Formats: sequence, C-alpha cells, structure tokens
Amino acid sequence: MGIIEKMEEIEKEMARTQKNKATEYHLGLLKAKLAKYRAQLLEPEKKSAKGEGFDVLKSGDARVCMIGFPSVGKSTLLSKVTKTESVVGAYEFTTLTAIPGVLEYEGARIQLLDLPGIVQDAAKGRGRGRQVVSVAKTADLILLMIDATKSAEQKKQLETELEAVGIRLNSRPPDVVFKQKAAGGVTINCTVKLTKIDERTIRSILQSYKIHSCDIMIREDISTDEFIDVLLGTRKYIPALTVINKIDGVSMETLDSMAREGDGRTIMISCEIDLGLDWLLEAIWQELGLVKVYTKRRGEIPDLSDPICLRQGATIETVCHGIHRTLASHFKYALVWGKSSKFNPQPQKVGLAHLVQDEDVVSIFTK
Ligand SMILES: Nc1nc2c(ncn2[C@@H]2O[C@H](COP(=O)(O)OP(=O)(O)OP(=O)(O)O)[C@@H](O)[C@H]2O)c(=O)[nH]1
Ligand SMILES: [K+]
Ligand SMILES: [Mg+2]
Repeated sequence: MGIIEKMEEIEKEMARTQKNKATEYHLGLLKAKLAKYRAQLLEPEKKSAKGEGFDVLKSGDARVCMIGFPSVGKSTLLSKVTKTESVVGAYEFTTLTAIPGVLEYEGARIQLLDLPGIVQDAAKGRGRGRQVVSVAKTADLILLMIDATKSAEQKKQLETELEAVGIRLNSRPPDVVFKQKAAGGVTINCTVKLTKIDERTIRSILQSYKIHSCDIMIREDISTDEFIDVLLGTRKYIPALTVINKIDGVSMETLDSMAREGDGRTIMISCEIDLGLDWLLEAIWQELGLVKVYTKRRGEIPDLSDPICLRQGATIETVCHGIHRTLASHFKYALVWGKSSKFNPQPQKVGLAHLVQDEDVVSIFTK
C-alpha cells in the first residue's frame, strides 16, 4: 500500500470513529499516525523527480506567492503590476512554471511569483500541485487568488491544499515550549486548563514518535493537531490575503454579498477594468510590514531617493548588511534620527542591536 492509500485508510477510520471523550485518545493516535505519513510525503523527492525549474531565486525585500485554481487571472495580475509579462490564456494551465516579477512600491522591491494553477488534491501530488504548494512555503505573504465568477468554495479548497503541505495561514505558532532531552523522562507543565487534549493523549503521541524524554511547557489550550504541529516543528506560519479577481463579471448583488462575507483580509479587484489594484498593492505593503530606512553620510543630507527596505524587527546590523556585506565587521557606532531615537527629533548614538523603525535616518560610523 502506498502512503496515500495508507493515509486514506486512516482518514476513513477517523471518519468512522465517533468523536467523544472515550475515543479522544484513539483519535489522537490516528492523527499522529496521519501526520507522520504526511511528513513522509513531504520529504524531498528522489533525484528522478527534480529539475522542473521551480527553484526561483529569492530576490528583493520580500516574496509574495499567488496561489489559485487555473485561469483565475494570476498571470494577468503579474503582467499588470510588474514589468514582467507572463503569458495569459483563456485556457487552463497556461502557466507551467514559476514566473517572478518585481513589484516596486514605496521604495520596496517585492518579488511577486506567478505560479501554475493548482488542482484539487494538489498537495497529494496531483498535477504540479505539490511543487506549487511547496513554493508557497517560501513566501512571506500568500495571495489566495479567487475567480469571482466561479465556485464560492475556492478559498476553502486552497486553504486545505496549503494546510496539507504544512502551511498554517494567518495564525501564529501555538504557545508551547518543547525541549527534547537525552534522559529523564517526560515532564509536562501546563499554565492553562486543557480542554481539547489530555495528558494521556500527549504521552501516547510522544510514544508513537519514540520520544521518551522531554520537557513540555503548555501555555495555551491547544488541540491535538496543534500539539503534533509543535512536535514535528515543520509548520510554516504565513500570512495570507484573499484576492477576488474578475469582479467585472458578477452582478451587484453577488458583489455585495461577497463583500459582506469577506473579512478584513479580502480585496476585490478586476484586472480587466483596472479596479482595486491600488488597494491591493497598499494591502500587500501593509501586510509585509516593511520598514524603510534612509542612510546619511556625515555632513550631508539624507538620501531620500534610495531607502533600504527591511523586515519588521530589523536592527542596525541588518541595515549594515543592506549597505555592504562587510560593513558590520568595521562598525563602531551609529546615529539614528526618527521614531526609534530616544531623543527624537535629536539623534541617538546606538549599537548593532538597536531596532530601527519605519522612516528612520541612519548614519554608520566605522573603525
Ligand atoms: N473578465 C475578466 N477576465 C479576466 C480578468 N483577469 C483575467 N481575465 C481573463 O481570465 C483568463 C485567464 O487569465 P490568466 O491570467 O491566464 O489566468 P491564470 O490564473 O494565470 O491561469 P493559469 O496559468 O492557466 O493557471 C484570461 O482569458 C484573462 O483575460 C478580469 O479581471 N476580468
Ligand atoms: K489561463
Ligand atoms: Mg497563468
């Protein structure tokens, strides 16, 4: 039996098993088994299957991936908002590989990746799906691309495919500290009452992964799935925006109800009639939370034309790397003007670990 069949067997058994207090333990074990197979499925493939040209080099300040079913308008969007032309076609599977473009916005260079359309069960290896959803794992932000004129199920289906390769959308890692040890047995500490998983289930899941000694600190009412996520440590937590394209093709009523169903993370656009594209770019920028820093040479005015874009949490050291590879090793101190300066509007003298903020001006002094 192949892995997929084994997984289907387990899924069937889980579906057959009634959910209650008495079966919780059994279900937990089945879930652990399933997660193990899933992890096997995601291991890099043997030589024979590689070389499809999906390894696009990451470039720019962040990477945004478009994921959607065929012909929802991914390539059209890439061609609209970047200088890259990706072939657009009225037929499915026009795009067969990953096409990178560069979004230039507010001084940032954001890589936007156009990808082949995926099909249902993509994550299980249908079509190029697994390759596509695996690329999504490298994204700083995922755009769930939806065709307004087609099934309302698209979003749910895309989420399912991404979940299956270990991507958790718009959520943060569970608040659990897990430390494996060489000896000493299993210690479990909880700071909250657990209502979705019990200690016996936790212990048996650990056993099924052959983990006999570890310290676990649980600070959140986690589910069995979340506990397995922590153990495997392979989950990726990535923010996503839902982009509904082709709104030129639906009635006012449909548009209205879609707007009502959508959350704050839904953007409606039409590439065809150029609607909503500005909002989309603004939302991408906001979501990535990039920080713009200007550099200034001693005695000169800051160079406002060429900011350095950094991820949130960037420090003076990151700024140094952004200027030159070896700058940090000659670093003496820096002066910062702006929000991150304690003495704003006066500058503050800081070291490499200082956190910068958006629109700071930085001068680096070297030894
Ligand atoms: N009405 C309408 N049609 C659009 C819009 N955007 C794209 N299209 C059309 O939708 C079709 C598919 O567009 P593509 O950009 O090739 O779609 P894709 O998602 O890249 O498709 P695959 O690469 O095959 O997965 C083309 O005929 C486009 O002209 C839109 O906003 N409105
Ligand atoms: K197409
Ligand atoms: Mg395409």
